[in-house]
Amino acid sequence: MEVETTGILGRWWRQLLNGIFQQHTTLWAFSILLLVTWAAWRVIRFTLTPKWHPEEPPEVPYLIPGQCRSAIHVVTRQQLGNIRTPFAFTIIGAKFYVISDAKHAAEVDKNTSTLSFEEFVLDFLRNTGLSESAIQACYFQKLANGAVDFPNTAEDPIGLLIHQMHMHELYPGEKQKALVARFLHSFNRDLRIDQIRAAGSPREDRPGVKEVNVSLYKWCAHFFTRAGGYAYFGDDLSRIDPDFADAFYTFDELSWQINYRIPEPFSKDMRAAKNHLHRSLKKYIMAPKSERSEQTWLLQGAEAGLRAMGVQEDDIATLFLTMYMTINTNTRRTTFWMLAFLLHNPSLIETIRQETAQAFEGGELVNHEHLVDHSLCPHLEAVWLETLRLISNGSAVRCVNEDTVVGDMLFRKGNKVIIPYRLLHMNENAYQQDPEQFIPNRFLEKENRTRGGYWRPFGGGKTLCTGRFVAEQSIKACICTILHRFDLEIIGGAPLPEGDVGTPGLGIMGIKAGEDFSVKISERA
Ligand code: HEM
Repeated sequence: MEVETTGILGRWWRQLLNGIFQQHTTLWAFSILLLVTWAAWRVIRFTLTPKWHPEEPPEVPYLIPGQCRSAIHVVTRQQLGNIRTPFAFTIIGAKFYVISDAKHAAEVDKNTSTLSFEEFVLDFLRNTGLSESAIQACYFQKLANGAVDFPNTAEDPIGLLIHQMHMHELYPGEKQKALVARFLHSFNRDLRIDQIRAAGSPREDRPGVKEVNVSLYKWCAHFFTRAGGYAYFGDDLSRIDPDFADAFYTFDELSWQINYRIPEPFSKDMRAAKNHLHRSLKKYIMAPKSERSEQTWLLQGAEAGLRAMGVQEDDIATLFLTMYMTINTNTRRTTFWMLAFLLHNPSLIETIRQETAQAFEGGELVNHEHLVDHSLCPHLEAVWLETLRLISNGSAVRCVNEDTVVGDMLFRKGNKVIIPYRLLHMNENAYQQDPEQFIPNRFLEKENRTRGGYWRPFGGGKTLCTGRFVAEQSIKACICTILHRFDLEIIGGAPLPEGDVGTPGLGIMGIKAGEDFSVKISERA
């Protein structure tokens, strides 16, 4: 075969290719064979198989592992339109059925007999560093009733009991009130210009000048993580390690590397920060009880139960680190995004100040329940709902343990089901007007918080977020405290940051590198 090309470069190529193919006819034949095989495989797998098995979700071609969630979104929109039937894709040999309809998501939520999630929890804990003996003690061995200050007549393992205890603390009641009060105490303490100055870069350091510049994303991480830490550990943990909240930020931004098992040479920063946090938590756990009397009821009970099961301090520290992530990651990011959207829609700031004014006296929050009363603060509520809709990037995952029908499609045993929240949140039937845009009014017009099951930033079914009430109360409280105490101004006209849709996470997306922006904060007269 002769290869035809023109020009100097063309002649050079021609000589090279002719040389290769004349001398390597076998290579040429092999390349064609490979191409034909690949084309045949593609036609059989993605065109013929769906025709032969119409009862199973059609598989979409998907070749880029890694950027999984954004790819799901793009693939769906470009190749299938605004579809609602489940479809499938395969990554590294594992087949996933993707749910894009709220009705099917509700079916998955309800099905606890043939669909399960426990494997993913255990995988996450193993990847985070929990030892095999601790996994056994926490999830496969009975805990005697009476070992902790919580009824356990079924003798559930301590891992399950911690989940129930956490729910008991986070659901409405006296324990929840005490927890929320701690968040409020921490915000009240840290949201002062002098405290912010310590965390940001001072604009004017002259006495009497009450303003400071901060990088918004980092600042929100700083004060929110301190509040989450204080709510659970009191001041004891930050006394042991004053840098804990800031080390957590470094770790948390890279913590997706844990689940993707990124090898050590490429995840050194994450590992160093994780080791720092682990050492501090271990030191905390080993300190005498008298030096850590401020911990919550949950942490006391969890530690007592874990020790009763012989779980070692290293593993208790790992478990406490996962709790710290659960409390802080999604909340600090949501706080940032809510403020960022408000700063880019300044008319809403005044509206929210007005409807929340009764909850404040001279910049002090005196009635935080006012803020979560949706009828008194409809705009605050609409901004909360719309922000979460736009920034949610998590997915629910389940294993198919037996052949299962969802909708009218057959999900085969051994595969996995995934419900990417973003896919539901961008559904054009549920959110007709520009689903990609920030339009909080869409939630004012229709009195239906979940939009027929399409709004689910907190997941659903058995893994529905148990912290959603505390999250709403604490985030609305800190946002409104900021708005009542300070005026905020974007420095240099920075645009709304781009969300990091491609980096996998467990809930709320972060921002792309270099997208943080500076804000001038000044005390209101
Ligand atoms: C805006 C803030 C938050 C968001 C968006 C959020 C979202 C989520 C999501 C998506 C899940 C997993 C659902 C699934 O796998 O289907 C989850 C689970 C959980 N969240 Fe949250 N969360 C937030 C705040 C919090 C807070 C503040 C706490 C505790 C103080 C908390 C405690 C939990 C717990 C304990 C679980 C595990 C539930 C389980 O699998 O048993 N969350 N959250």
